[in-house]
Amino acid sequence: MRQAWRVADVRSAEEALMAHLPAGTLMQRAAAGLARRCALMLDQRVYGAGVTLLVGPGNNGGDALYAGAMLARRGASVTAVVLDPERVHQAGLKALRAAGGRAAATPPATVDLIVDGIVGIGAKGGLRSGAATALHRTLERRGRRGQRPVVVAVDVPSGVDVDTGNVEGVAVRADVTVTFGCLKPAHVVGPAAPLAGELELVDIGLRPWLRTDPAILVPDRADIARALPKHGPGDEKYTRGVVGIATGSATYPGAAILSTWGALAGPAGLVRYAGSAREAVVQAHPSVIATDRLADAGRVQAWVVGSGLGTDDAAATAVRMVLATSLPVVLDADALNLLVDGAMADLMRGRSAPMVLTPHDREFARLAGEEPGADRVGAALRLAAHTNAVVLLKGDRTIVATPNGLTYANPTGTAALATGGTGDVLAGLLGSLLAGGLRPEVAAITAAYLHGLAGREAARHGPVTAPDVAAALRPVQAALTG
Ligand SMILES: NC(=O)C1=CN([C@@H]2O[C@H](COP(=O)(O)OP(=O)(O)OC[C@H]3O[C@@H](n4cnc5c(N)ncnc54)[C@H](O)[C@@H]3O)[C@@H](O)[C@H]2O)[C@@H](O)CC1
Ligand SMILES: [K+]
Repeated sequence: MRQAWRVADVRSAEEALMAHLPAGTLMQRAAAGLARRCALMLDQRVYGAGVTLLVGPGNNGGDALYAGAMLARRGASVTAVVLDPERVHQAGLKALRAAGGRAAATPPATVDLIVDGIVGIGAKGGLRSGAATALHRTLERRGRRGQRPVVVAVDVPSGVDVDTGNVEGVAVRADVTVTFGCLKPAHVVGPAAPLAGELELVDIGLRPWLRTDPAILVPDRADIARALPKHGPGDEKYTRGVVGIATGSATYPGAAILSTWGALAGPAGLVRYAGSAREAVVQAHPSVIATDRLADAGRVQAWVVGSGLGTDDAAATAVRMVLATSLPVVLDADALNLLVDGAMADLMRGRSAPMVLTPHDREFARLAGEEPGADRVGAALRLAAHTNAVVLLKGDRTIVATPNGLTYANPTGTAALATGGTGDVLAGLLGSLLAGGLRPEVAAITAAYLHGLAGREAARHGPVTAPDVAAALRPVQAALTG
């Protein structure tokens, strides 16, 4: 599991570590890691390469200057565009000059590599106008072979809000971000996350000094493979868990078919369907046991309720019945809209069995009374605490927040999933994982991860539809656990 810490925690850890080291050691470690990655981005053809450093007023600029000095010593032509000459890291600038680099007001004609040392964890707000102008001007330059310059961000892409991953105004879009000591929230959540490009974490010895809990957990393939239930020869359909699906309607049978499809792709041994799309579901998925009424559904270990259900009295009854059980429940789409009703909220608060809400931004706003806003993690945590449910807030980097303050971010998101019906597939899969016995937050992040992988897999073959995503769920799990 990768972990991200907030700026205040990074600062405390850095202070504690620095007290044990000669001055400047950390910056040297950071710069060495940064220079190594820059050389890699130049295919090790450092000699004669045009490197432009965008240098802000703080230590982030210092990192860039020292790394620039290391590259200059290897024969690169290094130019520092210093944005605030009065506050520039003087020792760093001296080191760059001593190594043969130079400072200039504007970028040179040839730029193979841009090092973004404008701001790091000391940043406030989007890039200021001088920095934005220098950035745009440098981005217009071309490299030795006429190619677009590669952009390496120091610590974080400048212009992002480091603690929330929000982006207001101009920010750097990096090919690679070389970060130090630990990941920060902007690397893994919000619109900032994709701006970081590929992440490289340089060990500067900080980890043992990070004494607080990380703000965000990010699973990798191994975590997800471990979380998935393993089936053995002793298993049969009931021991693997039975998931109940109460979604869709005669008017919207598609939602029922898709959520059932998602459920069939999960670990549960049996899928039951209850609702007015019964005939369509059985036709699409003959292995599903279907009834018209929820009361006749039979035993299940988890329920999925919501999508395509509508918001009429019958839908409200279905949500109430499911909430009245002592089983884990996924509440999706229409069910979320029904929850806005105060009586439903009381029902939820009274439950001890797990619940997972799966809102997108508009559903979130209706439920919480406000948009997720700039701090998506904070907003998801507040809604989770308020509803006593795990909240899976959909987005490019889907967030899973628990009532007791844990946050996960999904790294596999893809724009390919932004198409009708994929949410239904996700809800079904999530229900299947709950029925399979996973803790709700683990089920939620696992579902988001697999769903993202399936979206990416489906996108390899052209434009993606929800059935493509559902169909890709099994192969991506096989590849993961195989
Ligand atoms: N503290 C440490 O021990 C280490 C820090 N390192 C580097 O130091 C960085 C933090 O350095 P600083 O604390 O000096 O802070 P920064 O270098 O991030 O920012 C410094 C200054 O930039 C200005 N600024 C803020 N927002 C701006 C904006 N939007 N546009 C333009 N200017 C803005 C402010 O005047 C601020 O004080 C880290 O990100 C990392 O790169 C590394 O050298 C590793 C060790
Ligand atoms: K930066």
